[in-house]
Amino acid sequence: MDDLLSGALSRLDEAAKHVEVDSEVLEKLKYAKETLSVRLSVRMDDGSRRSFPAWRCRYDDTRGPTKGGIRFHPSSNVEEVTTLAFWMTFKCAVMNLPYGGGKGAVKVDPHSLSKSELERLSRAYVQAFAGMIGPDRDIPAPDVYTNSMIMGWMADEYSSIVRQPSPAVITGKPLPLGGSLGRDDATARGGYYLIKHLEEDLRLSGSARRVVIQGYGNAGFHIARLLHADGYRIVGLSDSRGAIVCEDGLDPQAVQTAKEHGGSVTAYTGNGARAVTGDELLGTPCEILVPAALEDQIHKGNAGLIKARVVLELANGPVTPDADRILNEAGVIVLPDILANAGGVTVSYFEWVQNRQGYYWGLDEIHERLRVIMETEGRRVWDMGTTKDIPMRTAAYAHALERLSKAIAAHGTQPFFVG
Ligand SMILES: NC(=O)c1ccc[n+]([C@@H]2O[C@H](COP(=O)([O-])OP(=O)(O)OC[C@H]3O[C@@H](n4cnc5c(N)ncnc54)[C@H](O)[C@@H]3O)[C@@H](O)[C@H]2O)c1
Repeated sequence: MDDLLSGALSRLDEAAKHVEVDSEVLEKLKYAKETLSVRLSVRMDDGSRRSFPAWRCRYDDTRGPTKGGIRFHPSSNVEEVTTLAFWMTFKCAVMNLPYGGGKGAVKVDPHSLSKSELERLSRAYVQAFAGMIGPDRDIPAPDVYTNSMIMGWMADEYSSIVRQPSPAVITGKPLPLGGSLGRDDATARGGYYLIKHLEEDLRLSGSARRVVIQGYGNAGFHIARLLHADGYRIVGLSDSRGAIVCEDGLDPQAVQTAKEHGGSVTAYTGNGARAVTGDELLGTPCEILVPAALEDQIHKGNAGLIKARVVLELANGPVTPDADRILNEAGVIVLPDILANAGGVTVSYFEWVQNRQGYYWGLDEIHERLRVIMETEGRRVWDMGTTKDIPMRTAAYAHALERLSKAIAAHGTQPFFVG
């Protein structure tokens, strides 16, 4: 996992070559501001007690309160939490959200817990970190294996501790507890608005609009649905159990229904769809490839197979630095995670704003606000990438770094004090 953090920091160094940035700024961004490690002691249903390692990292708060999810996963560790918090710092800066970056985790297999054990664990997390989180300090959200129900318990626990309703402490809550409309498909919708806005630049017109999607969960299903409704042809899909291709195009809802009944996308056999391996899926000719599964899925062993013109990273960290180089050399345009999947954190930001103002927006208003932000920041990254002739990932980091740098400099760096 040290590799994960050094990989993330190498992207910072690369971006720094393309913008004017004080060395003090880079030094500051290389280290997390604050990380707390605890053990959560939780009573199990059988009366025994178990303890679970847990962390919360506030990586950088120069631009505002830190923001980032909490994951419950058996392989979570402090390096992973730190790296994810670093990514959140840059993602919020790319989107110009008034936030820094944070992240949290519990090392646990949540599927091994009963619902009431899960609730006690979630409440124990908030008890341990209540001094660190807060609506103006650090605002968690769901991540891998945490969901709106867990966010509801956490918001409730925090409100009991501070003795007043405090919905803005956490986003991704259920609607009746102050959640926002539009959060369900926000990540995919943000990616969709980005593609639509850049359609001409990416030469995605006419009949050349084939799409392959790796991972068919929340992000994968919704991007399939949105692109299909817009006339794109979904020619390949996969999940953890297998992959299917269909040159004539797949109907996302029909595949979803087959998956619900058969447990995998491979249960869908309509319209001439056939099962293929994961490598065959990646090698399927298409205009857009959407990684929407897990990190590190596209690596130096399979990046050379890709025949897409554009990669839309809805997953976090799906392309390793080695694979990035292979794709760049092949002329594949990678729209990077910190921009392409930032629709999720952007609608989380809308949830926080609505909680604080106590006035809630309709769905159309949320979609419109999301579209404007995706287009504005997508255009800035695109222009920087094309003007400086650098990969879009480097451009996105450079764009974020410029914003972070100005904010850090506004607090005073050495030139200010000696000049
Ligand atoms: N949901 C969000 O709002 C959001 C926001 C930002 C980033 N992301 C990122 O998007 C990715 C997917 O998130 P999600 O919420 O859709 O998760 P999810 O759990 O709903 O779906 C993940 C999907 O990936 C599939 N999968 C797992 N391993 C695979 C493999 N090796 N090959 C092919 N498919 C595989 C699973 O079967 C599942 O269909 C993650 O990287 C997540 O961090 C999600």
